[in-house]
Amino acid sequence: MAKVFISLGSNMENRYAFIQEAIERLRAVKEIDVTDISSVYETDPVGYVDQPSFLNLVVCIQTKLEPLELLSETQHIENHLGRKRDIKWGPRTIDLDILLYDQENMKVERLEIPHPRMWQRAFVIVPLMEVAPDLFIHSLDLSIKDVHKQLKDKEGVSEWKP
Ligand SMILES: Nc1ncnc2c1ncn2[C@@H]1O[C@H](COP(=O)(O)OP(=O)(O)OP(=O)(O)O)[C@@H](O)[C@H]1O
Ligand SMILES: Nc1nc2c(c(=O)[nH]1)N=C(CO)CN2
Repeated sequence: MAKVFISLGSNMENRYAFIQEAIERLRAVKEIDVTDISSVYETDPVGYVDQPSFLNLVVCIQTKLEPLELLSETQHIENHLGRKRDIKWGPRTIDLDILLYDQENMKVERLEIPHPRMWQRAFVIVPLMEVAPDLFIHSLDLSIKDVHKQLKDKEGVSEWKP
């Protein structure tokens, strides 16, 4: 079984409903066990800024699926939930990005793991820190909690409550 971290984001229509539905569809895949779900964060758009704010979170799963098989499942969920790709980095009903797959390093046309932009994105790092604290800095004077708070306050990331 592989341990995988997936980032989810939505900034169209009922964002929270799309996120809930995407998680339920992940759960419905028999080779996927959703083991941890971060808080949901309201985040300022990054990259393409002329769009509504996002809801972002990160989930941890255990899976027997190989990376490309998992990508097919996540893209299946995106398509089912009406994902359009009219504008690069533009508005989306739902987006699922595979961040980490065990200690896998791969780059093929359809898939690069670790996700190439994950470490630049507070909307990824802050929720990821919740579900994978051991991934982060091991020799900080600050506690992970302090780093987490600093990141949230600084990077247009605020905790969102349904
Ligand atoms: N780690 C990954 N997770 C998900 N898709 C990936 C990954 N690496 C490469 N891809 C490829 O990226 C393509 C574009 O994905 P998408 O349109 O969701 O990009 P995006 O989420 O808007 O932008 P970004 O990749 O910067 O988050 C997909 O068709 C997929 O094949
Ligand atoms: N806040 C935020 N900004 C983004 C996001 C996202 O999920 N959240 N996704 C992008 C492309 O994947 C580009 N910009």
